[in-house]
Amino acid sequence: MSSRFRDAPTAAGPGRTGLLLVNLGTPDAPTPAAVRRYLGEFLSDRRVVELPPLLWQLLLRLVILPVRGGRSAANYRKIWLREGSPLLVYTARLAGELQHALPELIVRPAMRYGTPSIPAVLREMQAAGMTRLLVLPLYPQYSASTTASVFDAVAAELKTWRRVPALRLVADYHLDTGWLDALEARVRAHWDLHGRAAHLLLSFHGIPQRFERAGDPYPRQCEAGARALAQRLGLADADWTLTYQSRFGREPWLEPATDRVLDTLAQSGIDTVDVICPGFAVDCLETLEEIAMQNDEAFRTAGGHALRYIGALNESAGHVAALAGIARRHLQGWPA
Ligand SMILES: C=CC1=C(C)c2cc3[nH]c(cc4nc(cc5[nH]c(cc1n2)c(C)c5CCC(=O)O)C(CCC(=O)O)=C4C)c(C)c3C=C
Ligand SMILES: [Fe+2]
Ligand SMILES: [Fe+2]
Repeated sequence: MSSRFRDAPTAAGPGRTGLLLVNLGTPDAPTPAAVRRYLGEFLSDRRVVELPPLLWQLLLRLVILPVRGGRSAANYRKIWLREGSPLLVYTARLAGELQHALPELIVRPAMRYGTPSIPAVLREMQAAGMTRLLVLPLYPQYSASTTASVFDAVAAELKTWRRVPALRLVADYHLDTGWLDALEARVRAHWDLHGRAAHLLLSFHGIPQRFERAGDPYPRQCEAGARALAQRLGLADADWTLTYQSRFGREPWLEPATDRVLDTLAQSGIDTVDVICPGFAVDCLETLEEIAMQNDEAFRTAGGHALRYIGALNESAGHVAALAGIARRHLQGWPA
């Protein structure tokens, strides 16, 4: 009789510990068809869009994907690397560096939407002898739309296994000392090279205000992390602003919006702004295109002189050290 559960490899000994780094996901190519495929999967996740599913699917398939596919593909083409989409390329490099830092673990990158998928990567880790699993979503701040969605996908795959691994999840790391050290060093290195701009913007991806009212801790975690970073940098309240970017759809999202604050700053005579996006572990469409291209152009059109985007932590040594520290702490009590 065939089993409804995935066979466990017959391994002797205690098995190995896996570290799964999960990021959002990205299209496989900067083409309208690949973008529609990716956005179709992403925006069908009910953790991301909490609307009546039938109505939403009609709107998504008939209006949003046809319109957005081409426009978004053109934006991806502006930032595409020889090796692929920045989000995937930098996440894979980061996982490679973490594997060097933590040679005793099986470290793998996966994407919540698109490829390499969470099920495919988990199966490969199982084949390599994994019996304990630490899931590290690359989202410093917890949101149901990101962190919980990673949990859903991991749980859905493990539900089909005969022998499930011992399991832990890093729910957030928004006040982790090592992570704040890495961000602080990133800003200071930028200042050493370019001098300080008149203002520092800390721009985070937004979510609908409805999610916050329902108890999502995301905005509080963004605020606490931003304040901790500003304090470490010795900034007065008037010298920095927390904003939210990447608004989608018509309902109200978290405020203040990055583009509107940039407009106000330009009009009030602030000519240079440094922008850092601490919620994005690696650079992607939302930082490289939306901030460093679109918002830069809008800022200069509104009278500003220069928007200087401070790149994400990506595969930097400080980022690797921070994530290795977070992993080690969460692995305590498991066999080395
Ligand atoms: C529809 C609602 C959306 C919610 C809620 C949302 C939350 C959210 N997203 C990120 C991180 C990323 N989002 C990215 C792109 C992106 N996000 C949405 C929508 C929601 N995000 C859309 C429609 C898009 C695509 C934009 C486009 O095609 O123009 C990305 C970049 C992906 C890439 O390939 O580079 C990231 C990363 C977080 C952290 C978050 C909640 C806190
Ligand atoms: Fe998003
Ligand atoms: Fe965007």
